[in-house]
Amino acid sequence: MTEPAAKRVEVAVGIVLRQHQGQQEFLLGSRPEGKPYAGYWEFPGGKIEAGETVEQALRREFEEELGITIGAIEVWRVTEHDYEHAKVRLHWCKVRDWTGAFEMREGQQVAWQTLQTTVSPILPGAFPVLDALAQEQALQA
Ligand SMILES: Nc1nc2c([nH]c(=O)n2[C@@H]2O[C@H](COP(=O)(O)OP(=O)(O)OP(=O)(O)O)[C@@H](O)[C@H]2O)c(=O)[nH]1
Repeated sequence: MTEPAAKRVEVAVGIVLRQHQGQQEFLLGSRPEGKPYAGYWEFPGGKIEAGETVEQALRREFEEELGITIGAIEVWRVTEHDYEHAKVRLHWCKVRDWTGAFEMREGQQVAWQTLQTTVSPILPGAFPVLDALAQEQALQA
């Protein structure tokens, strides 16, 4: 007998971008204790709840996790990753505008990073988008 295929979990993820000292930086956060892959670094975001759009989910997650209100976003690309605990579909959104000051409401650490990341380990589901950001930056150079 075959197991029914696990339903893919839809996730909204934000690539928060800023220009700093002439370089583009993005924000990574550490996964809080009690979650699978606790301590791994990830882009902020979370699961899309029933009835939410990607943008609504991202806005809610950013308020819950980081205490900031995001402005317009650009839904950039979609990737999938299979973990032992879940199969996820990640909706990657670029976030360039927000209001409010960052508050780490889940006790997580955050760090602004360039493509030469200095934090580790990073959640494997984020690797394809780091590659995509690198490709984009190479094209712009
Ligand atoms: N936020 C985030 N999630 C990611 C990334 N890459 C990646 O594979 N994921 C996966 O997407 C899923 C996000 O779920 P989550 O557990 O962070 O979401 P949540 O905050 O809504 O959790 P909860 O409400 O269940 O506590 C996890 O399975 C996580 O492993 C990433 O860069 N950022």
